[in-house]
Amino acid sequence: MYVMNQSGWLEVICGSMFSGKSEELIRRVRRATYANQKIQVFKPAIDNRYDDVAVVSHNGNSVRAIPVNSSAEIFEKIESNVEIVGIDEAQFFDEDIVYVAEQLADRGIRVIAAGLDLDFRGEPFGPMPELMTLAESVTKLNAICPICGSPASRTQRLINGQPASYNDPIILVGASESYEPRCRHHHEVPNRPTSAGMRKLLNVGK
Ligand SMILES: Nc1ncnc2c1ncn2[C@@H]1O[C@H](COP(=O)(O)OP(=O)(O)O)[C@@H](O)[C@H]1O
Ligand SMILES: Cc1cn([C@H]2C[C@H](O)[C@@H](COP(=O)(O)O)O2)c(=O)[nH]c1=O
Ligand SMILES: [Zn+2]
Repeated sequence: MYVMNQSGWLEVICGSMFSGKSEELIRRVRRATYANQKIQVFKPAIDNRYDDVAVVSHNGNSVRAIPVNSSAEIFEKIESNVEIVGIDEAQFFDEDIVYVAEQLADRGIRVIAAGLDLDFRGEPFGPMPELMTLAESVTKLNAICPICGSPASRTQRLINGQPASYNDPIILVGASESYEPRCRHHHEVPNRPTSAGMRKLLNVGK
């Protein structure tokens, strides 16, 4: 019989906004509470949309969370004998979140990090690519595109109902007043610069 004798690994839950990342994080954390496991959940303090001290999903489920201002603060606040560490909105953390997640997993903790894989431009968001690469398990979720009903892998930022420009700042905390999920075909990013690779493909000058 195969026996798991090593605990400690990294699970990443990623996808667009409204794809169910927070719901899935809450589900995994709740299941662990039934097993009487010791859990701590962290979130970046800047994400105070629904609650300062809870991870709250868009449909109202919640679990208590400790707000922190940096990855290092997670380290400082880890209690003894913790078995599971949840991290929501992982895209907002500084690059040290990768080291923190790895260290915790190496010490035998099950780390569950949820975050946006792509920003509103449709480009990799902060430390998420590295977390996804190092993780033992990656769950990629889709929402539903409200334009066509297809799986939505992207997040559309809307300013006064219009697609936000590529030149907008990356960070803008918000919910349905500023964002909706979209499939790749209905995701619009005005003023996106043409990449060198695309210029080569199209055989056009710089
Ligand atoms: N277009 C949509 N597609 C899917 N779910 C949506 C959509 N709009 C709103 N929702 C709601 O969002 C919930 C997921 O919320 P949440 O877990 O907070 O997502 P995330 O953390 O990925 O932003 C869904 O269960 C559903 O109730
Ligand atoms: C796409 C995008 C999102 N944000 C912000 C908006 C929300 O505050 C969070 C994502 O929350 P969710 O749990 O995934 O619904 O991120 C941002 O700052 N920049 C972006 O490009
Ligand atoms: Zn669509």
